[in-house]
Amino acid sequence: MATVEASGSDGKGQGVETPVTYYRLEEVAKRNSLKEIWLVIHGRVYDITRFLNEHPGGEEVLLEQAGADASESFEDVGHSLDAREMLKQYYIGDVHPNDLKPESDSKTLQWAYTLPIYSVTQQKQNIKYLKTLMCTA
Ligand code: HEM
Repeated sequence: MATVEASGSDGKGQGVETPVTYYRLEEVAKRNSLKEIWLVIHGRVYDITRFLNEHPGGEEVLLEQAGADASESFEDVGHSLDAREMLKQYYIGDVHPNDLKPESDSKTLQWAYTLPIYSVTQQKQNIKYLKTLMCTA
């Protein structure tokens, strides 16, 4: 795990900068049990341990994705905006840049436009991420 002051500040003190914690996928993969369950959705890491019993779609589907990248299954279900908003309660950090895989399907692009805004830094990262997708789509 690595915590860094997220870049994006121009040094003029604008915006609220939040440190981002980066997790390697191998760390995420270890959190795959009822005791502790993490998921990756679109490059972000979520600790959904306390959400397991509350998930309207049941805990089984979450357990199937435990410790892994659940972006595709999350999108396949067509989760509502409310569900996307809920994600931020469980957000703990980002996937380490070295472990990021490019996502270029149209579902991801649709999703990217509905991203909740966590912070100014996150917003800048979203824009950067969108630009990457635009170039690889
Ligand atoms: C932390 C991540 C997740 C959150 C916050 C979340 C939240 C929700 C919410 C709020 C609903 C109710 C319907 C809606 O508002 O869209 C729902 C339904 C559902 N979710 Fe998730 N979900 C998550 C991850 C997943 C994953 C990874 C799967 C994998 C397959 C999944 C499968 C389902 C299914 C099957 C339903 C029921 C859909 C239906 O009955 O129409 N969810 N989820």
